Amino acid sequence: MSYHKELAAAKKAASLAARLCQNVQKALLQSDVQSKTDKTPVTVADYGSQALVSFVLQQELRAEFSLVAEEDSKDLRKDGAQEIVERITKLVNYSLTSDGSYNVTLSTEDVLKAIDSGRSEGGSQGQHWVLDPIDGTKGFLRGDQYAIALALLDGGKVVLGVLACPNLPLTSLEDAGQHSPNNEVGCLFFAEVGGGTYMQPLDGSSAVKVQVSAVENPEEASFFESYEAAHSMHDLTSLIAQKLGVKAPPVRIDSQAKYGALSRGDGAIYLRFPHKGYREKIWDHAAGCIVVTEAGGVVTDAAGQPLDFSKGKHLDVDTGIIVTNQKLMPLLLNAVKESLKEKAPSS
Ligand SMILES: Nc1ncnc2c1ncn2[C@@H]1O[C@H](COP(=O)(O)O)[C@@H](OP(=O)(O)O)[C@H]1O
Ligand SMILES: [Mg+2]
Ligand SMILES: [Mg+2]
Ligand SMILES: [Mg+2]
Repeated sequence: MSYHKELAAAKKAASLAARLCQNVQKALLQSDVQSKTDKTPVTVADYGSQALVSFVLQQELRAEFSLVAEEDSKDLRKDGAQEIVERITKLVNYSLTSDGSYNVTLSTEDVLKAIDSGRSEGGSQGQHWVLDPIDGTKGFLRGDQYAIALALLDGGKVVLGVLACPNLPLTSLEDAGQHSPNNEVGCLFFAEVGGGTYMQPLDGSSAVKVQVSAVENPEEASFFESYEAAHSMHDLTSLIAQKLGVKAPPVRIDSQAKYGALSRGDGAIYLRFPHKGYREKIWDHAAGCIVVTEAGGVVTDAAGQPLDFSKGKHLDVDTGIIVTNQKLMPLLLNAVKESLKEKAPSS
C-alpha cells in the first residue's frame, strides 16, 4: 500500500505550520505563553500549529480522519481566553493565506474545533494521524530547537512521518555548530514505510536521501539527549556513554530534531531516560521513529523491544528509549543493562 497522497498532505501541513511557528518565535510575547495543568508550557504557536495541521489534512484528504494530538481547547474556552483565541485565529488565517495556499477565513470557533479534532485515542485498528504541533516547546521559548512532528499509524504501525525542524542547520550540526549565525537553517525530514528517509530545506528546494551514521567504533560515536535535565537523566546517560566508550560530550538539543539529526548521521546515538513515573506519549516519538528507522537506524526501549504505537496515547516503554545504528545496538544494549544494574537501588 502506498501513502503518497497522505505524505504530500503531511508535508504541506507541517511546512505551513513551521512558518506559523517561525513568525511567532520571532515576536514572542510573554502573554503568548500559558502553563498547562501539568505545569508544562504551551504557546499560541502550539495551538495555532495544531489547528493549521488539522485544517490542512482535512482540506487535502477530504475524508473522515482520526487525529491524536497533544493539545486541546479546554483552557482556550475558559473566561478571559477570548483575546488569545483571536490571536491564534489571526495567526492561522495569515499562515494559511499569505502565500496563496488557501483562500479561507476561519472563525474562532472553526479554530477551536480544528484543535479539538485531535482528540482521538489512536489504537491498533485503522488509520490515525499523530501530531505534536510543537515538540520541544521549552526549546521554542528559548529560541532553540523545536519540531512539528506528524505521523500516520495504520494498524498500529507508523507508516509515514514528517518532521519540520525550523531551526536545524541544513548542514551537519557537527560541521556547523548549533548556533552558528551564518548557517542556513530549516529542515523537513520525511519517510514512508519501505521508501527510505529524505531531507529537504523547508523553503521547498529539492530533497536528498539520508542515512544514519555508519560508525562501528563507540569511541568515534557522539550522542544526543534532551537539553532539559527534567526530561532525561543526564547522570545515567553519562554512565551509559562512559561504559560504551564514547569520548565526545553529549549533544543536548530539544525535540525530535534529535531524530532528524540522527537520521542524516550527525551523531550516532540518542539516549532518553525519563525520571521515574513519566509516561511517554506517542506524538513525542512516532514521526522521529520512522524517520530514523527508514534511514537504517534502530529505535527500541531499554530492554531492546521495538516501540509499540498501537496502545493508545501512551507508549509503555521499559525504562527508556535508545536509538542507534544496527552495528552499535548490541553494544549499546549491554552498556544500558550494566548501567541500570549499577544505578538500581540495592535491596
Ligand atoms: N518529565 C518529563 N520527562 C520526560 N519527558 C517529558 C517530561 N515532561 C515533558 N516531557 C516531554 O518531553 C518533550 C520534549 O522532549 P525533549 O526533551 O526531547 O525536547 C515534551 O514535548 P512538548 O515540548 O511537545 O511538550 C514533553 O512531551
Ligand atoms: Mg507540551
Ligand atoms: Mg512533544
Ligand atoms: Mg508539543
